[in-house]
Amino acid sequence: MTSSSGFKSPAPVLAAMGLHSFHNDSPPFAGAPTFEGQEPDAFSLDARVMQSAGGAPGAGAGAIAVPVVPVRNPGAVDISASSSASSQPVAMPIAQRGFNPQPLGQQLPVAVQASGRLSLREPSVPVGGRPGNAPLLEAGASQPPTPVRDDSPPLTEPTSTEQEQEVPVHEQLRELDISQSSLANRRESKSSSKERDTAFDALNGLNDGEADLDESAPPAEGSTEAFLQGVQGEAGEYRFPRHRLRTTMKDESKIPVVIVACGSFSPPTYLHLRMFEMAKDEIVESQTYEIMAGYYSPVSSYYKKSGLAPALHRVRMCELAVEHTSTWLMVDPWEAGQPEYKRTAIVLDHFDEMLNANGGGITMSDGKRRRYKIMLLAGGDLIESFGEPGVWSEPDLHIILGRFGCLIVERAGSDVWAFLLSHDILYHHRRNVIVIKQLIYNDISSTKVRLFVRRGMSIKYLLPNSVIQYIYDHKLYRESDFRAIAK
Ligand SMILES: Nc1ncnc2c1ncn2[C@@H]1O[C@H](COP(=O)(O)OP(=O)(O)OP(=O)(O)O)[C@@H](O)[C@H]1O
Ligand SMILES: O=C(O)c1ccc[n+]([C@@H]2O[C@H](COP(=O)([O-])O)[C@@H](O)[C@H]2O)c1
Repeated sequence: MTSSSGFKSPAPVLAAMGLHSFHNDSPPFAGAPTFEGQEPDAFSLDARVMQSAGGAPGAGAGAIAVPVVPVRNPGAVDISASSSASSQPVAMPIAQRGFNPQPLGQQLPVAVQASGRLSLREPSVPVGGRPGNAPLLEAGASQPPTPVRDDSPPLTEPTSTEQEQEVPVHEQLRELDISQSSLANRRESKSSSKERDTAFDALNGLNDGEADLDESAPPAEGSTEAFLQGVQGEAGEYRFPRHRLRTTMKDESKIPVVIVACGSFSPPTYLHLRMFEMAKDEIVESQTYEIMAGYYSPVSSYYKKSGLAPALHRVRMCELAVEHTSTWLMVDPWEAGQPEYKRTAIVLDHFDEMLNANGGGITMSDGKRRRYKIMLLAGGDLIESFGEPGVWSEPDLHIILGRFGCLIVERAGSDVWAFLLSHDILYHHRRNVIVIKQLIYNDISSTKVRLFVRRGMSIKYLLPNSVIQYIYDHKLYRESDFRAIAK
């Protein structure tokens, strides 16, 4: 089957497997309670708004709203148990997320699609989940400055009534349109037309069975290394990677989407690469969105998670992972290069600025401009941490899920569907959330890869050879995670 975009849809295969029946014709999930109480009037990246909205739990009077650098446990193999002995800030264990799927009775798993509909699904794997998380109190963590943009949409949320209504695609497209007047202000922007005018089509051949090798893809310009090393002058200037970003659409009736994965990627594995491919299949299948690019945004070294290699190495490993394996994935070093931890809402706002404000969005065939929709790609475990007290701020969750959007890759051992029903904010924004079923479970764990390296075991076929080589060349992960973070 070939879609109007020219892509061959995987639908027949999936249908033959008895999956994806939920896409088009399942009944809307209506009438359920939506967000109740505590919903701030406006959602902002500004710490002061968060404070007025309640701030992060545990923030004392006069404290900045989100003083916690949230770090979750690294996974099943906990090799950071002795971190309380570290000279670093002490990891304060927080209660395991209180959600227990059992009370949901029959546990009717629900699929959330771009159409905004939920439908019953075959039961997913039993809930196990990862151990509770342990945010580290970062004494000196300062609040990132509020990004100032002249053209960004106001950081306000639609009313609950608006949220409940299904937003037709054409309405969403209108929201994405960038006004001509604001564009005029941008003509002098840094982004040159040369940057946006590339003959290379990153997604050509996607979903038609062709290998997605990047032999023909343009290499990244400039050196992220110099930026991350803080080299002064032009050499060390930050450049947003655009070399694989599509700037025109194949099917303008769709919503152009850029996928952003935030995480540690210490190291990046085939699981992290597969996440994007799973998301791509789901998006192509939905017929609502068109993928314009995918980005890794490795977290900075200020995210005090055990096992975190220095940011420079993690960025380079992500670059190596995509360099010869993908035509549409890139690595943005901005977050990794920041002098302090940046919350995910701030990181997504940075992408919005690069793509839609400075970048000017996408040029349509009639000459108008349209915004890229930015969606966060995350695993089920990360999403379930939304429910862990003190890890995410509520206003941030409204920004991430409401203003942007989320693609959630189901994870073996976690029940995303049930969590979505249980979490008020997630449920409130469910129309902006796409849950992706893993048709082939992949649970490659970075924590275990690090452990294998330390134990001298093979990590081949768990991550690209280029990344393996890099790990050995730079003698990464030879020490226990605890000792590495203590340095
Ligand atoms: N098995 C998995 N299934 C689905 N998503 C996953 C899986 N493992 C990791 N992810 C997702 O990959 C993204 C990046 O993960 P990150 O590198 O921060 O942690 P991790 O892969 O769990 O590594 P670590 O073992 O170091 O904690 C997150 O969104 C996370 O939820
Ligand atoms: O923005 C937040 O408040 C926030 C809270 C918890 C985690 N995150 C992000 O989630 C990503 C993965 O976290 P982790 O602990 O699963 O490696 C990483 O990019 C963090 O910056 C972000």
